Amino acid sequence: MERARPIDRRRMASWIDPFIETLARQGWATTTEAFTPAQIQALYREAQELDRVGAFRPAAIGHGAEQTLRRDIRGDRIYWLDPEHPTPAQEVYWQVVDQLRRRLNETLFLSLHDAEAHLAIYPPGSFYRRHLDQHRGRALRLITLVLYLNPDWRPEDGGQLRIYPDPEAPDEGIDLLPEGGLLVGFRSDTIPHEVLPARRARYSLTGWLRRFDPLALLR
Ligand SMILES: O=C(O)CCC(=O)C(=O)O
Ligand SMILES: [Fe+2]
Repeated sequence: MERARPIDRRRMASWIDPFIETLARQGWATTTEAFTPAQIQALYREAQELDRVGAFRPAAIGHGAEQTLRRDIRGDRIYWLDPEHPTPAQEVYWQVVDQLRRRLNETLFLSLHDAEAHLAIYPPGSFYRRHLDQHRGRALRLITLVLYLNPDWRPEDGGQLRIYPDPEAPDEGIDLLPEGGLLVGFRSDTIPHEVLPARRARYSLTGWLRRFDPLALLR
């Protein structure tokens, strides 16, 4: 019988280069190959459990002292992951994000330094109005990565991610269904996007690849 080979972590996953090529060409890309159904299910269960124990907080808009709660703009609740203390399911997530970060640096000559990520739950009726992910005057976030966790999402469940990738046609949106296992990547600085009202609790894990923050040296 053939023995199972150990996983070679250095081997580049086959989806990464096409994903990066598409991202570079059109500003956004999708793949369903980054995580297995079991890995998605583990993250989904973890989010449900963290929510059950009250770990999620209403998401604010803006940064630092300018943060405010605006349910008319953004209605999700979030839980920031601690990259220093990952659970096994989160460890897999960070490995994929880091592999992607390194490969983006190699192939596009970027200097992506680290990542931040939060789980998000959009309760029925909630949404996130059109916005850019880069905070004003603080251009650290370069690439947004949204990973969806719900099994069996249907078009009638709403909650589509609507991206506006064409600056020539700024109101022409492309809708992506937040089906478990889908990973969407887009430029944080140039791609406006919104989350349409969800009719079912909508689970996701959103990460941002960031440049080095020189202010971190002063802290
Ligand atoms: O969940 C999504 O589809 C996108 C969320 C988003 O735009 C954000 O958290 O900034
Ligand atoms: Fe966003």
